[in-house]
Amino acid sequence: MTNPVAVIQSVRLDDEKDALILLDQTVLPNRKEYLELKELKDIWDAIYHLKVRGAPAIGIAAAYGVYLGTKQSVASTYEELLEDFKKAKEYLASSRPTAVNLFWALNRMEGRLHQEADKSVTEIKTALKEEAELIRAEDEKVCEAIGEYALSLLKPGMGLLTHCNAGTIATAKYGTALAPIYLGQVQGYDFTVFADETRPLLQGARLTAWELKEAGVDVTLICDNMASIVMKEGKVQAVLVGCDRVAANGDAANKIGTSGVAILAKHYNIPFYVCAPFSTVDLDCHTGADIHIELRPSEEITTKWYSESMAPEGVKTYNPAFDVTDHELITAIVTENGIAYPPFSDSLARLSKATKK
Ligand SMILES: CSC[C@@H](O)[C@@H](O)C(=O)COP(=O)(O)O
Repeated sequence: MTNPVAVIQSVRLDDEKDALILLDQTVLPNRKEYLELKELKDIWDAIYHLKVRGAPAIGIAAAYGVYLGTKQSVASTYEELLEDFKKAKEYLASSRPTAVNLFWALNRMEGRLHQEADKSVTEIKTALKEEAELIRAEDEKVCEAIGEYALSLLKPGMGLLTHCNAGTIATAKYGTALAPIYLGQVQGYDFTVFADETRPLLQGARLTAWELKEAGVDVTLICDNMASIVMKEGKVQAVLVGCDRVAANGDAANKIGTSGVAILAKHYNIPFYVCAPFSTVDLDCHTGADIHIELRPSEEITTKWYSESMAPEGVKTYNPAFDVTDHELITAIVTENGIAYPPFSDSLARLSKATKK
């Protein structure tokens, strides 16, 4: 058994080959294939088609992507290079709208570019590479810190439920919602974990159940509509989920279905924890109503997993990829800077000041 936390890097740069190396998350768990992407168009496609997915991993991929796009530029002045950088940045920013980490990472890369304005084009390119590597390395530390804080909320032997995949492959390492599970496993916490399959793209079944099983965690796969019964049967003592964007008031956008799980958790009096790095907190979004929810193609619901269509041809579909969990349903938001409790507008603002970068 190989522990994926120890060995898997879902996003990395191969600078010698001028390539972004991605673990293709669309073919897991049946195949472990790595993609070598050199063109911005291919990186955009990989983000859009969820070959790389999970808010922090998307941010890291975009940082490497905008570096590679700028590296290819033949610009000889800062101004020309900035123009090429901006084109690449704008293009990658159009790939997916909800996870703020994508925009956070691209803006951070632009900030570094501006800082290096008085340097040569070659030096600026090197600085962009450094910044992208830093974003990846920091995410690993951030996820470990989230894992430690979240673990302090849990007790050995607990039953946990998670939705979608906020694991090691969705980040640089450890994951967000799965980080305390991995850290707890090393310390003998013996958690039992229920993974919602997470329709329509099955991140829970294909990715979370796979990662946890590979790591030797006691994981049970359930369909999304079984969360209520396992809660009612007393099998779940805490819910842990990741997040794509947290608004200033604590409303949190995550994979479609998350808000339903939060409503169930409230009904059964089970704590509901959102685990997110500060790169996912968007204080410019006042409430969840300001968060842009991605709509995805019908085929993901009607045909994707079937040999023939499971819906009448031409039926209307509605396929929002995320929903917003109301802050009133959230027990705490666990960040790398500490645990935010309600009222979140105060606690998030206070903890955000501890962010170094
Ligand atoms: C640590 S990743 C947290 C979130 O990004 C995750 O829970 C999620 O909703 C991902 O959605 P996806 O559409 O698979 O990118």
